[in-house]
Amino acid sequence: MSTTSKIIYTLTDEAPALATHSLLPIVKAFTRSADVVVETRDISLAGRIIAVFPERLTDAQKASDALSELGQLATKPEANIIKLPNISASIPQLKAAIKELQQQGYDLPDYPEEPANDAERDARARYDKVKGSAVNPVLREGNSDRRAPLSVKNYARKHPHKMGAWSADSKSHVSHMASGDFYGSEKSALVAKDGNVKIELTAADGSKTVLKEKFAVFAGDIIDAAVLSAKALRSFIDAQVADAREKGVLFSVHLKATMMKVSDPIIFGIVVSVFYKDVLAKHADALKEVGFDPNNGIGDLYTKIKALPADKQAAIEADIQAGYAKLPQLAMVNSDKGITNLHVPSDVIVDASMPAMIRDSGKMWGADGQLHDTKAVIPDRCYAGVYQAVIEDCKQNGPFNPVTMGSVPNVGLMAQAAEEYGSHDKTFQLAADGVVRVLDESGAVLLEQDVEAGDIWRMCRVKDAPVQDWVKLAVNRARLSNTPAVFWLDSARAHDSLLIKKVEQYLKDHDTKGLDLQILSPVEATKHAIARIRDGKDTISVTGNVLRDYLTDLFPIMELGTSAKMLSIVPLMAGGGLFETGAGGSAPKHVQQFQEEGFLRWDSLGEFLALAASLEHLGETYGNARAKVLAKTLDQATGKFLDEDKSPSRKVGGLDNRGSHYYLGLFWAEALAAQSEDAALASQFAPVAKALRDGETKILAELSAAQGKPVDIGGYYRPNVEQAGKAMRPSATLNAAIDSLG
Ligand SMILES: NC(=O)C1=CN([C@@H]2O[C@H](COP(=O)(O)OP(=O)(O)OC[C@H]3O[C@@H](n4cnc5c(N)ncnc54)[C@H](OP(=O)(O)O)[C@@H]3O)[C@@H](O)[C@H]2O)C=CC1
Ligand SMILES: O=C(O)CCC(=O)C(=O)O
Ligand SMILES: [Mg+2]
Repeated sequence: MSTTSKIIYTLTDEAPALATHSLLPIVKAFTRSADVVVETRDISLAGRIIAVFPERLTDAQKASDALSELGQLATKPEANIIKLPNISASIPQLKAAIKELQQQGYDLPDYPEEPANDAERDARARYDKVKGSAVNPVLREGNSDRRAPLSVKNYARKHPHKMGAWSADSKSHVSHMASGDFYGSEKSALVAKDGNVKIELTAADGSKTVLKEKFAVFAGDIIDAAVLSAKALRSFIDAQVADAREKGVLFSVHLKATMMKVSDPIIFGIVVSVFYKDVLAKHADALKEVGFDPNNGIGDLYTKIKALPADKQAAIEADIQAGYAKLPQLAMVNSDKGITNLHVPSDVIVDASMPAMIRDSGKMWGADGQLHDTKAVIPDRCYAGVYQAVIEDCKQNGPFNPVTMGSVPNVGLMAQAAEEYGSHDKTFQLAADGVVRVLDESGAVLLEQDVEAGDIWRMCRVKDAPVQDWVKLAVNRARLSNTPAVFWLDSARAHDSLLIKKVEQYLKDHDTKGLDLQILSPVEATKHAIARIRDGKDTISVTGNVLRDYLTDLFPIMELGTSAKMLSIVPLMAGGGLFETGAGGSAPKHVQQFQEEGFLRWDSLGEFLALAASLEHLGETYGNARAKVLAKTLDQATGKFLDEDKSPSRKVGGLDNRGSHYYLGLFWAEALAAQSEDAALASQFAPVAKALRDGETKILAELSAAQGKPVDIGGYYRPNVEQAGKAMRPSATLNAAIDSLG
């Protein structure tokens, strides 16, 4: 069998990983019959941790570094990877995963918070490789094409999700800094020739510190440097805390501590330290002694103070509670459990959290378990204005109507660690006042910035080839879908103005006759797109990497209720395909529900769409006719699945993820049995289709008998394969029908 008929299906974390236990056997059985091999690779958080400590583990425990392998594969034309969402771990998540693995017998070191010797520094460096958004940037060797397929859009029109009402006097709003942020300080340069740059801090006393010895750049790269002033951020947050209290709205902060794994935890830490400044000052010595780190959230305080004597612990907790009397109410992540917006840096992630707030009438949950108007703090100005523009529109015109609204698909510049999302290895918190310079090999200064101790300085880069590919993708999508496209670029930003020049240049490489293409600033582009969706019209957003991320949750959540229903394709620049599933995350809440009630509400529609696109790619690229038949019939099955509304419901008693997979399998088998392009396939699937159809009542009964009670899957970050497999495949009748495919 040729390697070209191979699909790599990734094993990830949380809800999508659980769903895989049920879906993958169906996928493997169906594709096996058509000469397509599906292999798996474990890129879960636990798997990635295990892969970096081989020398500490037994042979049975060792695992290869699947992520690096797939990163290599993504640069080759034969790549065909289905990538499910995975955890981008914050430090609290990383520590929890390490602890679980240790309990399972893996001899892993603790996460060294303050490495004191070489061994600890080495362990820390390995863990830091695993931390944050460590998977997506490695695999994304292409730009991003995310959209709602017509069948999905039609489904949403037929079954509109609930949208919270908006009132004109809503007090909800976005707050951002007016100066001292990345936006205000950005400088940008076009690299003239290949070489290396050095990043260096020259302190006020003249001493030099090399921040990064060597970073390879290439002719045509756009590089930027920007700095966020810690002092300015502190006084901004101080003012916002007071303002939220005065206006009587909840206080919340929305960051991307996962993908921006160096800068945003620091920003989060500053918010935590300003919000809780009184209690933190009063107990400074004790908190220092136990190693509380505000960058890990106030949740870290509650964990760390357990090491203190009971009376001291109680005194700190009492002071926190007493402090709330003078503070605004905090938005909650889980009001039942007392988890606030400031507990864990990765609990509230801006791409998903802001659309959820907008969908819920601009409100978030308060400690009282009720929805309230909210101040959403998004410190940096680069993209905050987009959300404020949406909020203003909703105040004026009410919520969006999923039945009539148009769509905003996205073409995103993402390849090769583009822009901010590739900046973490070039992001530093400065130890001293001075100047940070980016120097080329001749010592010439490419970029420079004044900084103060505590400031966050970062350098971003986008390469030229990805920009060309992105412009081409935008033109292709505009042409193929006959839809106007807007480049969301802000000529007031140094980076964007260089990018605008490239866009103007590379558009000339394409036939753009008759296409409606324009360039607008993010805020203007938001207003433009919104006015059109309210008229039922579609507009392609062509954006940089961050807006790609934000908009592919924002618009889908308005249009479809969730970004899980998106088609998310990454045409790899080397010719292969990366098929991401949905546009959202790994839905930790869903796992909790599964463990408590035996009900998994994860919707695998994103996986169905990705699989069809992946099979189609195999068919097209390698002339694999059977793969094409599989793709076409899977599309038909997905269409019927939507038509008959077989998506999982939210509560015990309804169809859950497992039941939805049964229907997908049934409809797919029926479509294969009914097609006439490949008679052998049709006759192979006819008995399976019959068994699945005849067994409907029995299968549904077996599936529903498994609901409504707690489930033990033997682990959260590394569930036991047998236990999870059993829990996710509780219908013997369904299993027998699938397994009959051999
Ligand atoms: N591509 C990737 O690998 C991504 C990974 N992440 C990671 O995911 C984790 C959680 O991130 P978070 O920002 O909370 O985002 P999530 O998308 O995981 O969660 C937000 C909510 O989206 C809904 N949701 C998402 N996917 C589905 C689905 N397939 N079926 C049904 N509902 C769905 C659920 O909403 P409801 O409660 O309304 O049902 C869920 O509670 C983090 O560890 C983060 O790093 C995040 C984004 C992308
Ligand atoms: O990699 C991550 O942490 C999240 C990715 C993400 O949110 C996206 O690409 O939409
Ligand atoms: Mg996202």
